[in-house]
Amino acid sequence: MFFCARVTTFRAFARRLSVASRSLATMSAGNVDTSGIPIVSFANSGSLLFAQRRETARQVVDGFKSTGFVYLGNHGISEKVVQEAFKRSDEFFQLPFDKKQALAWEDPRFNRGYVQQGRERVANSQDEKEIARLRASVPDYKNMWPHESDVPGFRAFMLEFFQTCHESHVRVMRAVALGLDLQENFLQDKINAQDHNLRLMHYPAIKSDLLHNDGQARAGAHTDYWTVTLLFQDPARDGFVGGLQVQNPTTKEFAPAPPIPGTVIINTADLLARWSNDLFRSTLHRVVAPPFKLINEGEGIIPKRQSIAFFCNPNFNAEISCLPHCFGPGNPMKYDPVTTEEYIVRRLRETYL
Ligand SMILES: O=C(O)CCC(=O)C(=O)O
Ligand SMILES: [Fe+2]
Repeated sequence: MFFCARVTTFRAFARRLSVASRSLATMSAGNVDTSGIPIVSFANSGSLLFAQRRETARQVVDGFKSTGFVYLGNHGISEKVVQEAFKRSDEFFQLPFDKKQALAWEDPRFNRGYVQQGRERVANSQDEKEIARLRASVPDYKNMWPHESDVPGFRAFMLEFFQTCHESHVRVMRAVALGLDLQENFLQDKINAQDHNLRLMHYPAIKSDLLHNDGQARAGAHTDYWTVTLLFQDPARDGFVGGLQVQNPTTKEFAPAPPIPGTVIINTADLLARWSNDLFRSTLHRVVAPPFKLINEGEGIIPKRQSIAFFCNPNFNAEISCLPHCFGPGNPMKYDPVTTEEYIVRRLRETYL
């Protein structure tokens, strides 16, 4: 489990502990401008009709190729469950600092725990081989959970939520395979170990002038490291919306990707881009102040924000080498094979102090 307080996060390293076009029954973009990010309904992703599954898969793959982002509706995780996840996440972040700090993120081998504000994005110098050696010598990964009495039901709920997100991710990866004209289960044996991270994020309320100063962002521009991220954003409430912005690959400008009820944002990350020989984009995104007119200007305070990200990894021991149909004459393989673990540990090592 991974908690982050940029953000404060808690990452549940729950490693086993842990279309039909736009006819969307349970979601609506209304007047929301999605800045070119396609909205895809997953309603037909499990259809008995191959043609329907393939059409859905193509829409997902088109989104990953063009913007690296899609809003996915009918994704199989109920709104009630998502709301409960936000509520329980909030309960965790209400805990006194020392209870959270007792769960502090320790090292990239485990990649879970509480990350207090300011700790992220600072390089350190741990040795990669040493990390791999230590990891191999630790048979069972240490689990980090708050005391049951501090947040009753938190652990059981998050474990179940993790499982639900894993299952949605499997459906997305089936669509990826099918959208590349591969067998739907082509990736199955590389994505079934549940080596993912569930990350709960809490962006504290902040004085608006601080967040509007140049260079100040709630989360600086970055790409994600793994295959895909499932991102749930705090829905608009109390005159406050989102703050997530996604870079337009053509103009390079950042544009808002506001929450749309009933959808989850799915974005392609670096390892899937690499796996696909850069057919899929891993797009820069960041979190900034929400649109100013929506803030309580009287008090000059930007309210807190929550988000929940499910970072999906292939199995840690899986070899990631260029997928079929992603290379060919005139399009050579760009990257050497790498295991998920080598790749992810290296990236995380560069991220945290
Ligand atoms: O909080 C958000 O909406 C985005 C967070 C994010 O991009 C990340 O944690 O990688
Ligand atoms: Fe991200």
